Amino acid sequence: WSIHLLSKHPRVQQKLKAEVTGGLVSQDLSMDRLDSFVYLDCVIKVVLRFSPPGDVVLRTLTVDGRPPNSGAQLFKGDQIVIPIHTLARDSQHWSISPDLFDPERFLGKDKYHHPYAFIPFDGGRRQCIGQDLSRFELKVIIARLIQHVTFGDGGPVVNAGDHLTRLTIMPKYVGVTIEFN
Ligand code: HEM
Repeated sequence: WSIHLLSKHPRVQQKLKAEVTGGLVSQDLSMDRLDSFVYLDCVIKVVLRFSPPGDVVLRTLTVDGRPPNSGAQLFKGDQIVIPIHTLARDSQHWSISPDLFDPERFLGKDKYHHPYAFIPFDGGRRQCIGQDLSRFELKVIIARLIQHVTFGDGGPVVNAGDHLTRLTIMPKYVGVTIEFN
């Protein structure tokens, strides 16, 4: 998803490249240097907001209850769908249009977004146990890739995006050009 979305947003990719190369000859990826990649953190967030690999999670109620301010009565045994993707794209939870792929939102107007508007790893007790590892892996992999290559949009047909629903939500059509630099 990162490769597809960066190929569609060259401004973001160039800004990210400037951060991860930093005009330095050294391509060192020490922990300190990785920590300094604030824009990359925002890019990872916007990719996970746009295309969360898990689009919904389910919960089964263990007691009857009424969600606050909803008027709905729920019963023990009911299954609840938590719509991760829909929450991340619902304009009532975001200051800037949620359809914009803009990493900067996480440093600016949407820095203090509603905590449950953006839950790619779910929330609460059963949230993803691998989330720190995943964020770290994404950071290393994307930084390394963008230090060395530029992804270009392969065109509206081969790089159409769309998605396949499997165990996770996968990109369907990804076709990019790769320029080594
Ligand atoms: C981008 C990568 C990942 C995403 C988006 C993701 C997302 C999620 C989500 C949404 C859940 C909650 C499922 C639920 O509430 O029913 C979950 C649970 C879980 N994830 Fe991940 N995950 C990722 C990577 C990983 C990795 C790398 C590991 C292991 C190293 C991992 C291990 C787990 C485990 C064990 C649970 C179950 C936790 C529990 O039920 O207590 N995940 N993940």
